[in-house]
Amino acid sequence: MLRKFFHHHTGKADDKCNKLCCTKIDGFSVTFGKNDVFHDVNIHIHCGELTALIGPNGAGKSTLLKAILGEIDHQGNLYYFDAKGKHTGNPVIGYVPQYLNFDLSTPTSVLDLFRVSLSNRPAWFQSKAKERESVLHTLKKVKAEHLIDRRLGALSGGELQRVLLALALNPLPDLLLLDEPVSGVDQNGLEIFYEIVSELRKSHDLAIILISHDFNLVAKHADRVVLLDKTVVCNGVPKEVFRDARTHKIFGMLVNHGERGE
Ligand SMILES: Nc1ncnc2c1ncn2[C@@H]1O[C@H](COP(=O)(O)OP(=O)(O)OP(=O)(O)O)[C@@H](O)[C@H]1O
Repeated sequence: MLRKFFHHHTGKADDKCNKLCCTKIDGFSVTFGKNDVFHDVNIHIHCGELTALIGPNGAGKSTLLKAILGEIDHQGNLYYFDAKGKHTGNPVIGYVPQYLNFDLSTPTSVLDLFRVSLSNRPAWFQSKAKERESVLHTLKKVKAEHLIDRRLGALSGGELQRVLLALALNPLPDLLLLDEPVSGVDQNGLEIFYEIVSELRKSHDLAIILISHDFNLVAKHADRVVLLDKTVVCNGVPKEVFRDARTHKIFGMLVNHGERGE
């Protein structure tokens, strides 16, 4: 079957990605039994760009991230093109889930969490002091060095999210998938999270997909917005998507330059 890919920058049919590196989500579909969650999803994700994924409840946003991760059965392919535009196989993917279930009374600290997650890496055979230094270095990227000895259960929702983000940066991924927490993080925590993510995109030239529910923060920080509802309904820069009649129809209210009028 011949399928045309539409590059979301130019709208032109385009098989390659024109920026330095790119992940192509190609013809993704997921069904659960008879439930068609989404079909024929085609998106190009470029490095150095923050792509916000929006859509109504149950639109399949989290499911799409899990399909990209290869955690659930799906149709379609994932292609990664390196800086030279060559197909280099699967991208290294970092993932921050919407929430983490754990026993709040656990004595596990942030440092312990890093130790457990990274212990199977050969490069991790190093002195305790060096290990601590490496973890601090990663935590610094998310402004969380001060949390290194904190118990996981004593972290606020926003702090935990930043620690998980730091874990997802180790090793530095080609594609970073973030599922914005819908509860447990206050507005201030959410703003800090977006600022850090936005900064990381520039400093590490990261390709990021962020599931977002806060349209103001999307309008402020995202480079691209993809509106998902059974398939990709709308794809463009934030202003375009928030002005689009299809966006207004789906959310059934005023969405103006990122103002969510629910
Ligand atoms: N494991 C599963 N088995 C069956 N159905 C599922 C499963 N996971 C998700 N679904 C269904 O798939 C649809 C999409 O769910 P998903 O969580 O991806 O939506 P979402 O866009 O992330 O929603 P929200 O914004 O509410 O988090 C929903 O109808 C959901 O009930």
